Amino acid sequence: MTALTLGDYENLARARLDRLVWDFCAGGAGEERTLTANMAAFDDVRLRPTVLRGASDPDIATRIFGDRWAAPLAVAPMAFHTLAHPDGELATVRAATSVGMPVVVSTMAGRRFEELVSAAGSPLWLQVYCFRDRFRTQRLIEHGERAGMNALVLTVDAPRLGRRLRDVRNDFRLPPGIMPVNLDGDGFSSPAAHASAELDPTLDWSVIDWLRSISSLPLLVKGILTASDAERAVRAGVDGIVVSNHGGRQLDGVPATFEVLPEIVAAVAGSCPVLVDGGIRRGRDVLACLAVGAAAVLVGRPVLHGLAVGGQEGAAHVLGILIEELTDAMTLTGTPSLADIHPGLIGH
Ligand SMILES: Cc1cc2nc3c(=O)[nH]c(=O)nc-3n(C[C@H](O)[C@H](O)[C@H](O)COP(=O)(O)O)c2cc1C
Ligand SMILES: CCCCCCC(=O)C(=O)O
Repeated sequence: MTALTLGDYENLARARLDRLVWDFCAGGAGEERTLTANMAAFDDVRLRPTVLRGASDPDIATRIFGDRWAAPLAVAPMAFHTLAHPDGELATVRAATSVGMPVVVSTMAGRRFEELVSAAGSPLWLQVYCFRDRFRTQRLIEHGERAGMNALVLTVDAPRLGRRLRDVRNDFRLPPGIMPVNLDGDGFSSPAAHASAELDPTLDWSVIDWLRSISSLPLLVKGILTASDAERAVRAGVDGIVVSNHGGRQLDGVPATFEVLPEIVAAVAGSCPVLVDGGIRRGRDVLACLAVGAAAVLVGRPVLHGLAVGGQEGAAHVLGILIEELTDAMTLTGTPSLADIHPGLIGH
């Protein structure tokens, strides 16, 4: 079968990956209501095209923190791309570079920061998990900064890992050789045990000042779901916000990200870029997020599907499909540039 959509890639990847690895990547917390809701929110969107607008060749390039992105799209931080393909994040970074897209590299990446930065032609941001041991976190950030990462993305929705029932039932352990190679001295094979032993469950807003004291990189917070937290983040002086429910993997029952995106964009009122992730599987989903005010979107699991199916080439094809579908949706809604995207494109 020739894969034409991200859904095709998902089906192919499911057939290739070990079932326990598949469950770890695909699964969500609890009954997976939020996981399902993320995608359902986009299914309910109806676009309202305008005609005769001469939008045959839409300009989809954008700038974030002064860097040019070929499209308002980046790869979301995900642990252990090496679960999907032995080249792991190296293949992802090469794939993203081939289409001019940034990658947010997880604290739990399976390949070294240095090799990722040398392979990258687009920005790389470092996702940060804050550990109970602050010096460990500091070493991670200094390592990322030294290697050449361009921004920090602090994940704020994971004082502990969500209750992922598939992994509990499977007693999921990382296969031999899969490890967070940028962290010193780690002997864990269970992500859940690792998280409960090491993530700082007492984290509060003072962490922003602490991060500012150790790094001058732009700082985003990932995992915001309410207007009041978005306002709090702006007051704390962050450079960007990622509206995220961790792909439905943390607290089941929280809203779909697309549902809360408008209220967060309104609360932030242009103070900093608002990005969003969760359930984005088509170019028109990207368009919908931009229409309600997102500066860009992050794509998670589909990248792992591309890797599982065809390594670097598969991941590049997945990202290329999204770009092509976004361009197509813009042409067909009569939207010649990103600046022409507006909330009126969405109907109910
Ligand atoms: C296998 C997997 C690993 C993930 N690891 C991380 C991580 O290390 N740090 C993080 O902030 N988010 C992590 N996430 C959450 C993603 O960054 C993102 O929020 C989510 O996957 C977006 O939803 P989508 O997969 O529906 O696109 C992970 C998600 C998956 C599926
Ligand atoms: C401290 C170990 C956490 C690894 C889990 C990665 C992750 O965020 C996920 O959603 O899975």
